[in-house]
Amino acid sequence: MFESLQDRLGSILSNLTGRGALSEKDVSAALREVRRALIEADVALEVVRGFTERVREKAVGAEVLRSVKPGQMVVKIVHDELVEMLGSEGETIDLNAPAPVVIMMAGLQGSGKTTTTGKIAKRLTEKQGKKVLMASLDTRRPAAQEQLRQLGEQTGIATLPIVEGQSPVEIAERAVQAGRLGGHDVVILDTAGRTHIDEPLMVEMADIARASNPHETLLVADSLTGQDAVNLAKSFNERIPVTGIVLTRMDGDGRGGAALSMRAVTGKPIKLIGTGEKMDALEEFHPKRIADRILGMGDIVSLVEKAAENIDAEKAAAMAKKMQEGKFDLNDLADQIRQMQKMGGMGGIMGMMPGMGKMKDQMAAAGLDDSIFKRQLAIISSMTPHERAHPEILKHSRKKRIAAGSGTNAAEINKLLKMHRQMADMMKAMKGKKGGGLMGKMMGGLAGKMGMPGGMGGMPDLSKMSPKELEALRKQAEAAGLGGGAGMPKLPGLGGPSLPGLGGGPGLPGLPKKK
Ligand SMILES: Nc1nc2c(ncn2[C@@H]2O[C@H](COP(=O)(O)OP(=O)(O)OP(=O)(O)O)[C@@H](O)[C@H]2O)c(=O)[nH]1
Repeated sequence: MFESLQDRLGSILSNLTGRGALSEKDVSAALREVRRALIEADVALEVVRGFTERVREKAVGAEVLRSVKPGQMVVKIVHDELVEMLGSEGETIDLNAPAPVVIMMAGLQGSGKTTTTGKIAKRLTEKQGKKVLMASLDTRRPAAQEQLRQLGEQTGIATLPIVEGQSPVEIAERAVQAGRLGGHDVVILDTAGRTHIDEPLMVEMADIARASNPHETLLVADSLTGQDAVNLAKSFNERIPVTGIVLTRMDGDGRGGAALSMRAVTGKPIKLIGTGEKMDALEEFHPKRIADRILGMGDIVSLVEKAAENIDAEKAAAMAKKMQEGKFDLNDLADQIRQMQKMGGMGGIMGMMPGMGKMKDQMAAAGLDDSIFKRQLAIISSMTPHERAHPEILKHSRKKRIAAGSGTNAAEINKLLKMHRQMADMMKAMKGKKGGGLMGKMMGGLAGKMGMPGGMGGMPDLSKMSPKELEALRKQAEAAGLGGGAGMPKLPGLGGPSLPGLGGGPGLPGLPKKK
């Protein structure tokens, strides 16, 4: 799988990495090739389009890290987008429900449903010590139930005794009951396949799902069928609550399009992949590993990651200097917010601070989550470079345009601008003051201790702050839209001033020096 894509992408991108400076034209030309390669690999057109667009956006806007060639940046961006497209790491069968947990298998005839049923049962038995019962609901093909019975014998896993004349729904109900009485942890229902999707099949699936209430409904799709597999998954997903996808025959020489588009088109995770006919040829799906394999440029990716870490540290120093000069525009604010996101958002940062766990819960309860950062970044990136550098020119009509561009509203934009103004004012006030009073304290090097790239400005020690300082911090948090919300206690000094600065790196604006 992926061999041809691997070759194509490899040569397109290594052409790029070989060069010195990289123009937008170079990037566009390379992306045209990437696009062609993905289409040839049978990746869904809509997915290809979105993919290359996102890569272009990031590549053109990316600041090239020193010590890294522009082309290497592009490799890293393509890699990250591939991972994103493939889905999140660690998706696997979820058994977190009262026993017996029902897993319903669905898919076309010959997709590998029965084989996969056996593989999953064996895996859950051997790796997780589960007691599993398998049942075939295929009443159309006489040999189907017998096939599963034999598979059970071969693997030593229990199968539901065959009773002639029962309907699929009756078998499903009997299986769940037998699972309960027999003390099974898991019951796997292998439903009947068809050569194609038709209405009776969908009705049958829905009926079985209603009768057995599956915790997982896994769609088995043959990865060799490429886009057909993806379309199939889409149709199934519209009718029955699919929770995950198993792609079989990943050991074959397919072009990989199904694997690459499945997540993006269906929104459902690929939970497992079949990699052979043998009963243990079943693997978890690791997006990062697959992306590494497709690109085959792991060394460049890690090189860029390293460089990005260094640059974070440099940025921190540059930001500190800017602050000391009293300069702080919306680009700087965006940097702050990104830094904050990198550190795991509010949750990540508060989790690191002793005693903040509770506040994290309270914030979650008040509906304050990291989406605020995404919206703030969307606002800033909908501005022109000139607007970012000179936010004071933002009047009604510009705000209207930005709101439309970022999917936000004028009130949110005003809030962001107010927050920025307060931060900038504070920096101006600090100008010239050596050490920056409180800021000096805040900038203490927690970064090193935590191994955070880019210097997470040390958090202020709340217990040593005067009431005035605490009040100032609280106001900042409020201005950032993070204080005083429903159910939010007026907690002193929610971390750094203005949440994007919450411990957020160098740009912690600091507070006026205590008199
Ligand atoms: N190479 C390879 N072969 C597979 C894989 N999964 C299943 N097969 C083979 O595909 C064939 C069909 O598999 P089945 O499990 O019988 O398919 P099914 O979907 O249950 O088919 P019906 O019972 O007819 O609906 C068998 O020969 C399997 O050995 C896989 O991941 N790789």
